[in-house]
Amino acid sequence: MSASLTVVDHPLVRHKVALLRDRAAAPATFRRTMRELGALLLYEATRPLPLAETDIETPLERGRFPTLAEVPCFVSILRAGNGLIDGMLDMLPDASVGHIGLYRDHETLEAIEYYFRIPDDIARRPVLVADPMLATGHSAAAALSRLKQAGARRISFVCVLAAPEGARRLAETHPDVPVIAAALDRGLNDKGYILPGLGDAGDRTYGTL
Ligand SMILES: O=P(O)(O)OC[C@H]1O[C@H](OP(=O)(O)OP(=O)(O)O)[C@H](O)[C@@H]1O
Ligand SMILES: O=c1cc[nH]c(=O)[nH]1
Ligand SMILES: [Mg+2]
Repeated sequence: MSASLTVVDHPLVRHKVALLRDRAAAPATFRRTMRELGALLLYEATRPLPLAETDIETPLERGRFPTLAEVPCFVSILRAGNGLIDGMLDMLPDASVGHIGLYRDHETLEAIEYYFRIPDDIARRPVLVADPMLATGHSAAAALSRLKQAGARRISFVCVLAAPEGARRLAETHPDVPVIAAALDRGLNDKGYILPGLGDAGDRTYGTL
């Protein structure tokens, strides 16, 4: 697998992923857990970000303390990416957010784009792309190509479940993009669903099953 794939091996993350997998989880539980995972995965995804010393006055004295040197830009792959972005925004509410609308053609499994709106200054910011599911990798690879065309340079990809097929595709097509996943699953079924997986993340988030 790609050297740039990080599978977050933390008991709390593993616990939350197991809750998402449960077919009995209602959309409200699913959304809340996805949001929590957005915050937990952001913790790992922001590890390489540079810090800058900032003047801060505590109640007792002045000092210089490290804060993030740049506020990142988040990019949601619609629809399901929004579930993770909510938790990422809980942690970094000043981040700007771009949206890329993509859905999978159910026959070819190719990604079809229907929306693209990103902040103008994307080239100057670290970019964190969020989509809970990395299955064949077509959607993620297409989103990353579009963002690079638009000038994005320092990009990471955050997902909940990665299939080996998707992780391989990203390592081949975008070897410069680190991938942070909460779990690496076994593979894909003949319809391109991740196994053991959690089902269709967009449908489970928004109750459109
Ligand atoms: O790696 P891939 O094989 O491309 O599959 C992953 C994509 O499939 C899901 O989106 P979907 O197409 O179901 O759209 P939705 O979020 O609107 O339901 C998921 O959220 C990813 O975007
Ligand atoms: O298992 C999968 C694969 C792609 N998209 C999903 O939402 N789930
Ligand atoms: Mg879907």
